[in-house]
Amino acid sequence: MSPVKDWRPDSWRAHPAHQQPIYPSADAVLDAEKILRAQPPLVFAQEARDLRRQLANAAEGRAFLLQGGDCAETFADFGAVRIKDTFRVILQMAVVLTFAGNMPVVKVARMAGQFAKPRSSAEESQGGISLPSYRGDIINDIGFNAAARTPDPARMVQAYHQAASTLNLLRAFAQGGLADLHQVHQWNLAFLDGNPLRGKYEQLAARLQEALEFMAVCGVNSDNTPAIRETTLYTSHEALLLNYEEALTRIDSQTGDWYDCSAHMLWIGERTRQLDGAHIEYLSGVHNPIGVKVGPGMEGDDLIRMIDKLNPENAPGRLTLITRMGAGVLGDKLPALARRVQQEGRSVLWSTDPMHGNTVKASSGYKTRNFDKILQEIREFFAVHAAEGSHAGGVHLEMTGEHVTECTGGAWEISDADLATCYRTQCDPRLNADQVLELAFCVAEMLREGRA
Ligand SMILES: O=C[C@H](O)[C@H](O)COP(=O)(O)O
Ligand SMILES: C=C(OP(=O)(O)O)C(=O)O
Repeated sequence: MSPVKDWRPDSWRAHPAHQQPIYPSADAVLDAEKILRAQPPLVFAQEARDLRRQLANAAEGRAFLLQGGDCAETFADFGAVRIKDTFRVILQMAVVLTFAGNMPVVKVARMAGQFAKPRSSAEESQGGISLPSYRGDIINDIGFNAAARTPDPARMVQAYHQAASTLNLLRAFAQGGLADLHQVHQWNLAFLDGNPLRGKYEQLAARLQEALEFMAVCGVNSDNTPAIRETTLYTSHEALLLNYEEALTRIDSQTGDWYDCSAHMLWIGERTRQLDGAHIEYLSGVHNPIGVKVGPGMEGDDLIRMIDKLNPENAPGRLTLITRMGAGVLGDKLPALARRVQQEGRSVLWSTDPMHGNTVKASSGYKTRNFDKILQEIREFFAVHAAEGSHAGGVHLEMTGEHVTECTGGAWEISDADLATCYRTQCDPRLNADQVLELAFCVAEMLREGRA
């Protein structure tokens, strides 16, 4: 990718920037940015290039992208157990998908930086009082009082340190034995009790066990084969808070190119993808692989213009389009977009976020999403790409390794009334450990059918 003319890490400042906090003190913002600029990068540019190469394979149907993690990381819920649980379930899902799809799965976590949230409304009202909405711990606090909701730029520095510690642990888990295939496939199959698909799931688990035993007999084991013992888990988050992203933008000494060193992959949200907006401007100049959310309002001409702005050289692996339209809507809207992108010869990786178009308010008052709707949107995504001859290349999930009750349905049939049992998210509902593993088995079936 050649340098974008006139682009600088701060050139976004001349463009309209949506969903940004209004900080009370400009000096405090400058102080926080100065501290961040002096910190080491969180990722290395070569890693981002490696990820781009792997995403290029996924765009061409030779790999599958699994991207998932928290809706929003928080300062209060920061801890090794949480990180480990989510790491483990991502790996378990990846094993299921790799085995069924017979292709590499590129693992990208929504972790180590997923702190900022765009909101539908700038204000929240409770009991006749209106305050600024909670926008994620990197910006303000969820407590409903004026002090908590006032954006504080020092939070960017705290988020950076939490991201650094999270990434450090993820790297240790990935290289230090926790990713060993022999461990990973000891998944918790409790969710299968009473599940009509139980037979299929057990078959897959048994075949994987056999494959590992066969390899062991042939002398291929964790001691002599790093691919069995280790893995690579990349990081990603929504590049929403541009002060933070700009302060972590660095020139790569090997290539002279700019990289956003806050994560390997960054994406632009549905609410901030205006063509002349600050977020598109910022991400057009960094060389990381990037994603853009594509909602039901996207038109073909706008999509092509956006692709050309973000990936003018049409390089495979640079751009992932993450559709998030809703079950029943995606099946109608996606065919025209997929066809248009193909006709125009643009190289993109198509991934599906089946979460954000399926959010509803439960009768109990909680924001939730239903497992069957999530699954339906994924099925529609696979069906459209099969019909159009393009590749259904990935899934993007809000999920956790914890046993929360935030999304309804799944094998345990979580109901509206159950949501209160363990509803911990600070923004949107996540699939829990059982639900995502069950979902992985369903997606594995779709991959296997595609292969057949
Ligand atoms: O995660 C995405 C958005 O931040 C979230 O869906 C917005 O939620 P809201 O509609 O409650 O603001
Ligand atoms: C805000 C998000 O999604 P979207 O931009 O698709 O609403 C998100 O993925 O956290």
